[in-house]
Amino acid sequence: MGAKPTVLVAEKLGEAGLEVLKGFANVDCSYNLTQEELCTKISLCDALIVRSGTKVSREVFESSGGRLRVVGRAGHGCLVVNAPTANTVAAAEHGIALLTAMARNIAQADASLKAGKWLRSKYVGVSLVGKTLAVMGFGKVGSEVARRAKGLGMHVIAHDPYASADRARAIGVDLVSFDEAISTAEFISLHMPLTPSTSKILNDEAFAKMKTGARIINVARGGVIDEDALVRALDSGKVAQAALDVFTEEPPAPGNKLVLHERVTVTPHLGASTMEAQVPKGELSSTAVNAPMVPAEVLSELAPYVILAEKLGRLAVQLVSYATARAPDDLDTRLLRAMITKGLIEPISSVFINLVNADFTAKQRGVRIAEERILLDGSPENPLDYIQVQIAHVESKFASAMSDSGEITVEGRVGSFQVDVSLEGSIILCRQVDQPGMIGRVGASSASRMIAPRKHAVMAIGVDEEPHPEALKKIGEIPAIEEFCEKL
Ligand SMILES: NC(=O)c1ccc[n+]([C@@H]2O[C@H](COP(=O)([O-])OP(=O)(O)OC[C@H]3O[C@@H](n4cnc5c(N)ncnc54)[C@H](O)[C@@H]3O)[C@@H](O)[C@H]2O)c1
Ligand SMILES: O=C(O)[C@H](O)COP(=O)(O)O
Repeated sequence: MGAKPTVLVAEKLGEAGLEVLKGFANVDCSYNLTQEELCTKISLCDALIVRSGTKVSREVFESSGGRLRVVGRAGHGCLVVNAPTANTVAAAEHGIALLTAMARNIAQADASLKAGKWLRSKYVGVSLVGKTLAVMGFGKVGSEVARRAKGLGMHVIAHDPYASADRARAIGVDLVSFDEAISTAEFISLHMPLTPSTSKILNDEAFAKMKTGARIINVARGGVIDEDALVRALDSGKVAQAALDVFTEEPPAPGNKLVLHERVTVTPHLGASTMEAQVPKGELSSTAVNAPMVPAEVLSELAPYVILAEKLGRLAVQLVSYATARAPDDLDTRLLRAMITKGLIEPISSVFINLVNADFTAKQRGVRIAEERILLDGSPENPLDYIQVQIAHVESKFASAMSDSGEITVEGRVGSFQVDVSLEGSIILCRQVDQPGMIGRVGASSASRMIAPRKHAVMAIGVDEEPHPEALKKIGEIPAIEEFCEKL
């Protein structure tokens, strides 16, 4: 990079973070750029730092003309500063602040007193002690909220299909089903990522299952709530109050009914906004910048296996076997292990996995990946013949794929290979009654074009883009489809 690199800081960072950058780079702090302005500026920058408000689209990368080397996402694992937990406590504390403020009408009472009123009986609150809090999403933020709520004397339950019961038990929290969580809690706090399966997870149907007078807290992502349904639930009295830090559209449009609602407490996405969460911390950067990097020649040799490793990881892994004719010291598998972790964790989490933070994140989530080599005879010219991953004791989205002992084994090769399904693009797996016309019916339900359909009792369809949730719902509704798995 010649002399000093130029770093574009596109969203507000703490002063201490900026000082660190200024020590070695020309720092351009330009906030609130339009996509067009960002695309123009980016061609003059070596690095870009963003927070949640900036989308670094394909267009931005293309406009960089090859100069951009690093994109740093403050608050997540990234190559500049690896701070995967830096805003966890800040977000958890904000969740608790919203919970307590909502229960005691702090924001409303404050506004009314400032307007010259003294309304002691209007703002009678509700107590927290002994009440049940359902933590929806028991990840980094959710578990910290649970810990703090227990300190307030609340009974805490959690719903998270991917969390370990042991980790929950250690905090004194019971993991329960979605329905049990939302139907038994007086307070429901959302802490899951926004994914196709969590989008609008609190909808009319979910609100109907809640106790009358339930209270909702959201410091996760606005899109996990169907906001129109929440307005209806508030107006009907089903939901007594809500406290929201995040919105489907940010900033919300003027006149947004939730923002203006008397029984809703709102903050403008302040979850991560504490002084402490913005300050770079020495102990965390050691997990990042000092992490061993994979040399360029290893990267290029393993490139074809990288996508395969990620796809295989999406099935969750306990044992990875690399079948190779190479000697152990001639095959560096760290990149592949990182991609398997990425495939495993990213679809269910808000964490962005890369080579730097993969092992750290896997360990943090209690995922242990054992590796072994299957030594093959033959030419060591190709680094790998195949990769096999094996998982045990899990609930599979696609139970037909499991052996009697509850294990799933998947194997993949790169190049001209014999596999039942090519792990490229998105794949829909369906177990069906074997009858004519099924591929057509499933195809008609999918908005994407099909590539290389196969017809078996188990059908795998490669589609050229991630299937739309509506399309998947329609597939699930076809009577002959007994079971299907949305994606690999
Ligand atoms: N308001 C803010 O400023 C702020 C700050 C930090 C994080 N966040 C948001 O908070 C959320 C949680 O962040 P985190 O760092 O704890 O992420 P995390 O990845 O550590 O935890 C998310 C958890 O949600 C679980 N999950 C996935 N799908 C689920 C489902 N369908 N039902 C229930 N649980 C499900 C995952 O298994 C995981 O344990 C994310 O949406 C993140 O973007 C907001
Ligand atoms: O995604 C996140 O880390 C949080 O929502 C915080 O976003 P911010 O860094 O834009 O405040």
